[in-house]
Amino acid sequence: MYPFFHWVSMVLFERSEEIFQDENVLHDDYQPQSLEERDEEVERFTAYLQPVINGSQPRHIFLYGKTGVGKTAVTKYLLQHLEQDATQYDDLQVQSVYLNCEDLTSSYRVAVSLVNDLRAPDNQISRTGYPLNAVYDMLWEKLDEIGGTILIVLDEVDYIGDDDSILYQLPRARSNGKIENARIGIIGISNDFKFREKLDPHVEDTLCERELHFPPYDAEDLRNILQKRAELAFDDNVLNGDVIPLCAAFAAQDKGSARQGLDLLLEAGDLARRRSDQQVTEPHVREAKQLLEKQRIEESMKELTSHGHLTLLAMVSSTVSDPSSVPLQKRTIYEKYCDLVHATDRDPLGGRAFHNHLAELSMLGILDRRKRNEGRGGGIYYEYKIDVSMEAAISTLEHLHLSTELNLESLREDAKKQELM
Ligand SMILES: Nc1ncnc2c1ncn2[C@@H]1O[C@H](COP(=O)(O)OP(=O)(O)OP(=O)(O)O)[C@@H](O)[C@H]1O
Repeated sequence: MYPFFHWVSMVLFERSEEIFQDENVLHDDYQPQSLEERDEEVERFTAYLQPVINGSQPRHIFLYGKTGVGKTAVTKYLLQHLEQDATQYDDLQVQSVYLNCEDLTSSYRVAVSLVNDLRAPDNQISRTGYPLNAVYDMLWEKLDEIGGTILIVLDEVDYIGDDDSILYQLPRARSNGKIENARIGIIGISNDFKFREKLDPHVEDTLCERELHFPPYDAEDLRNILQKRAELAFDDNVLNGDVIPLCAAFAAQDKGSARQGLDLLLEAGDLARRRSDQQVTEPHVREAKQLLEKQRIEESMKELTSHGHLTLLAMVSSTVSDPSSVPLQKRTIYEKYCDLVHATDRDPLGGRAFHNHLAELSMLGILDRRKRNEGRGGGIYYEYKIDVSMEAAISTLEHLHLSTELNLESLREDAKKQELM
């Protein structure tokens, strides 16, 4: 044991100054001062918000598009400007409130959060114990007390689920006589394309009064977005010329998400820093991609049962034993799965339940599933292939308890021999 004075004099943490000038700029919660490649969306969104500046009833706006395509960033950017620009008119009072509904899976929880956000920091109410109508009354009272124009952003609004009365109540609060002094505008944001179809037609009519679709970014868009951030995030001359185009290309190939590109850039820089390298280079990006992919699969695999894990293992084993047979049909994967299940002293699931596991792995983006239609004779069937790197799939399986029951080391060796990793 070290004496105490030795222990305290040991330096464990020191500020590292290499590579990053300010890595926070690459974090998800950083609000960029300028937005690249979204001129058209910004222009339309600005037009939809114009009634606010004119002192009229705000439009209710619905934004949709896949994850990481700038819906939240553009909304926050425009609302910041709107609130600022409104201050030049004495007869205008504009306030916005932002709520992410990910943990707010009912109208009740959304209403409580709104009351608390609007009242903050005082008079907070507890999350349980009030009748819904009482919470709505508190909400109307507070909105009227604030008055003026209040824009309510409900991000990830689809999480509210079926219990969506608040989406009906809020836009109608003024016309139903619940409030007099305030004008409410709702900005709903979602990446669930089916959400709209599930809404009650009355809710859909008002909530989606104006709509804005955000398409995925292509590689060139992403290069520009990443370049702007990198100038603030990294020290001069630290990024090798290939790094941004490669991060942009990887993100564009996958989902076209700026978040994915930024995460890759951050992870690549972090790898270079941890190794005390002077520059961030292409190999750092490739390794960062594998690390992030592995983390993503590990996260999703945690939710699955051991049969889900064995289904992925069956997919990996079948691919490694005969790469030329990929994409694989359910029958081939199922046979391998049954062998593995017996080897681990379990009972195999029936065909239908097994099919559900394949569907779940496809939904998580771990497998790629394609429908084939062979006409009258062949019928319709699915084909599967692994949609993540072999390295990420095998190392995820190695981290699960399966690795002690089955010999995954030889699987890794065989995958290398087949040049799959
Ligand atoms: N056009 C852009 N210019 C600069 N940064 C951008 C742009 N689009 C997205 N970003 C950045 O990418 C990240 C993800 O963007 P954002 O959170 O706005 O995506 P989103 O569409 O709301 O995704 P989700 O639905 O998953 O919340 C953020 O760090 C954001 O600042």
